[in-house]
Amino acid sequence: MAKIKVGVNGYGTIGKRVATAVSKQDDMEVIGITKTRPTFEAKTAAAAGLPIYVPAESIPAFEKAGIAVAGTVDDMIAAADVIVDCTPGNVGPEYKEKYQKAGKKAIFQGGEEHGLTGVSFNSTANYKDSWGMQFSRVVSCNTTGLLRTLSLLDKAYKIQNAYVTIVRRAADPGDSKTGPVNGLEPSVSLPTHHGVDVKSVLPWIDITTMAIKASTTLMHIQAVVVKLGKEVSTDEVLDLFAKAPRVRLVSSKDGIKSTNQVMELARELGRDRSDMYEICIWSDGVKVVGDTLYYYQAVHQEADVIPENVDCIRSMCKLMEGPESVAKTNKALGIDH
Ligand SMILES: NC(=O)C1=CN([C@@H]2O[C@H](COP(=O)(O)OP(=O)(O)OC[C@H]3O[C@@H](n4cnc5c(N)ncnc54)[C@H](OP(=O)(O)O)[C@@H]3O)[C@@H](O)[C@H]2O)C=CC1
Ligand SMILES: O=C(OP(=O)(O)O)[C@H](O)COP(=O)(O)O
Repeated sequence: MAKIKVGVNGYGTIGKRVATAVSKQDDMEVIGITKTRPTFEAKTAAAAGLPIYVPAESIPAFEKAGIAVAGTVDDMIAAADVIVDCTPGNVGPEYKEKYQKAGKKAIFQGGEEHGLTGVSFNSTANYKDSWGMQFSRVVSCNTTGLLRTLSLLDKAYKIQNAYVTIVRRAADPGDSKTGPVNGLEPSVSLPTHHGVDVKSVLPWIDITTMAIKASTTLMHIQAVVVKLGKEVSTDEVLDLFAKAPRVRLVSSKDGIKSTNQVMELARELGRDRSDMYEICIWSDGVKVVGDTLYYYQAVHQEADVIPENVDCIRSMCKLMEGPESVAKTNKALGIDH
C-alpha cells in the first residue's frame, strides 16, 4: 500500500518532532515542512533532507540564506494527503480554509479551539472519533496527560469528579519569549482550559482545573485528586497505571524525586531529542483514602503529543484500529507500552 504523504506546517517545538516521528513509521512519509524564516531550524531541516516549503514572500530571504526551497506552502498542501498543522496557537483558522479548498485532511494542535474541528483526539480515550475525519485536533500536552490516566480510571472505577492543579513550565527550553524567569504566576482566567478540553474528548467527566506557571522549562506537573465510584486499594490503582498505554511509573526511592531527574532518565533512554513520550507517575506518590485517589504526574510538554499525532493520522486515514496503531507507533519510537 502507498505510504500516506504527510506535510508538516510549522516546524517549531512540536512540528520538528512530528516530522521525525512520522519519518520513523513505515506506512507514512514526510513530503515536506514549512518555515517562514530561514533560521537554524530551516538549516537543520535542509541538512536532514526535508523539502522546505515557504510562503511566496519569504522565498528571497531563503535564497539569500542559501537554503533551497522546494515550493510554496500552497504547493506542499497540494502534494500532501494529510497536513499536520503545528503553527502557533490561533493561526489554525487561517490555514483551515486553505486545507478545505484543497480538499486535504488536517490535524491541528491544542493551541486551537475544539470548535475549529468539532472533534478532538487522544489515542487512549477516543481513537475512533477521528476515524475517516477530514479535520481533527490533538489536544494540548496537559490535556493529553490527563486523558491518558483519567480515561482508564473512569473505565475501571467511574470517576465521580476530578480536581487538578497544574504547575506549568514557563517556556520551552529553546524559547526566550516568555516567563516568569523568577516567580510563580497563577492563571487568573479560571477554570483553566484543561478541564474543558478533557471534556472535548470525554464529555461526561466532571473535572475542573487550575494552573500556576513556574520558573522551569523542563516539564509540567499535575496534582490530581479524583473521587472514584467505588473504594479500591492503592495497589489496584498502581496496577492499572503500570499497564496503562504511554504511562511510566517512576519512584523517588529510585532517585527520581523531581522533573529534572525524569528528564535525566529521558536522556539515559537515548530517545530522539531526549524526549519522554510517556506520562510519568510517582508510584510512591499514589494514594487512595476511602474513595479518593491522589497522584502526581509529570508531562514532558514537548513530547507527549507526538505519538498521538501519528495515531491521529492513522485514524483519519482509516489505516488500522487504535490498539494496533498505538503499538506500531510505540515500537517505532522506542516506547515500551
Ligand atoms: N510547545 C509545547 O509545549 C506544546 C505546544 N502545543 C501546541 O502546538 C502548536 C505549536 O506550538 P509550538 O510548536 O510550541 O510552537 P513554536 O512557536 O515552537 O513553533 C511554531 C512554528 O510555526 C512557524 N510559524 C509561525 N507562524 C507561522 C505561519 N503563519 N505559518 C506557518 N508557520 C508559522 C514558526 O516558525 P517560523 O516563523 O520560523 O516559520 C515555528 O517554527 C500550538 O498550537 C501549541 O499550543 C501542544 C503541546 C505542547
Ligand atoms: O499545550 C501546552 O500546555 P497546556 O496543556 O497547558 O495548554 C504546551 O505546553 C503549550 O503551552 P504554551 O501555550 O504555554 O506554549
